[in-house]
Amino acid sequence: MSLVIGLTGGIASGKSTVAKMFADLDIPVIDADVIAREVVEPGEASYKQVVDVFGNEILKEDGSIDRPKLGSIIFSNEEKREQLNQIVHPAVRKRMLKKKEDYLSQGEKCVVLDIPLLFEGKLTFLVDQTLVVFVDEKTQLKRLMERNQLSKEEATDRITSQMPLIEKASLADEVIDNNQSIEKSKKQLLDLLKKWEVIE
Ligand SMILES: CC(C)(COP(=O)(O)OP(=O)(O)OC[C@H]1O[C@@H](n2cnc3c(N)ncnc32)[C@H](O)[C@@H]1O)[C@@H](O)C(=O)NCCC(=O)NCCS
Ligand SMILES: Nc1ncnc2c1ncn2[C@@H]1O[C@H](COP(=O)(O)OP(=O)(O)OP(=O)(O)O)[C@@H](O)[C@H]1O
Repeated sequence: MSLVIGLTGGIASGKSTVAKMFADLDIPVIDADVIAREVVEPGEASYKQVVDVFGNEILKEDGSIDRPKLGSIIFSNEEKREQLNQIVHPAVRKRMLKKKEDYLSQGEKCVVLDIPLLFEGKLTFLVDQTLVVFVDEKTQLKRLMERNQLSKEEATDRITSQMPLIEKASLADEVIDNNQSIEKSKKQLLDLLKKWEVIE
């Protein structure tokens, strides 16, 4: 029996922090953000489509995509965001599915898919259990502004471009409350893994 866990949350809610805890336990993690970066590297099919839609002005001198620039366009404009999603998401989905199958066929008993837009992208069919990393709105805004050096307005744009975190928590099979210390979140994760019989 294998278990595929869909790890999600809001922007800066602590997904990567929890993903690292899984990795430290030698449980493989497939990160949608990393794959979303790979599929728009120069030479990839999605790269050309993104440039066709958004123009050369989103490129850096070396021809690669200027991510902060593209971010400033899509996080403040729903229509543009939808256009980018329609190009990038199918490519990400395909590559994640392949990686998941690879791990399972290598005999891994537990695999984590770290997908920020698991619910928005209707991707729950890829996983057996959904796990949301939750923080309250105030903590989310503070951590996002600090980590990405964003103004309150920029950070709010990014937060509101996703489904409200409280709604994700209500849809999830399990929730980790990451408002407190990292140690406390780790304890919640270990308890869950025991419940799922992934560890003893
Ligand atoms: C706009 C881009 C270029 C900005 O790149 P940047 O390196 O600054 O940010 P990064 O990719 O690390 O994303 C940071 C976080 O933003 C959030 N986010 C990213 N894209 C989106 C989106 N389309 N809608 C809502 N939230 C998003 C996620 O929580 C993600 O973890 C990039 O996020 C992107 O290509 N987005 C489209 C693909 C996508 O949806 N990725 C998310 C997972 S598949
Ligand atoms: N329990 C915690 N206490 C204090 N700081 C924390 C805690 N958990 C995470 N952080 C910090 O908050 C920020 C966001 O965490 P993290 O990068 O794990 O979020 P994320 O959900 O992966 O974000 P994104 O969606 O943008 O990829 C980071 O700077 C991280 O170090």
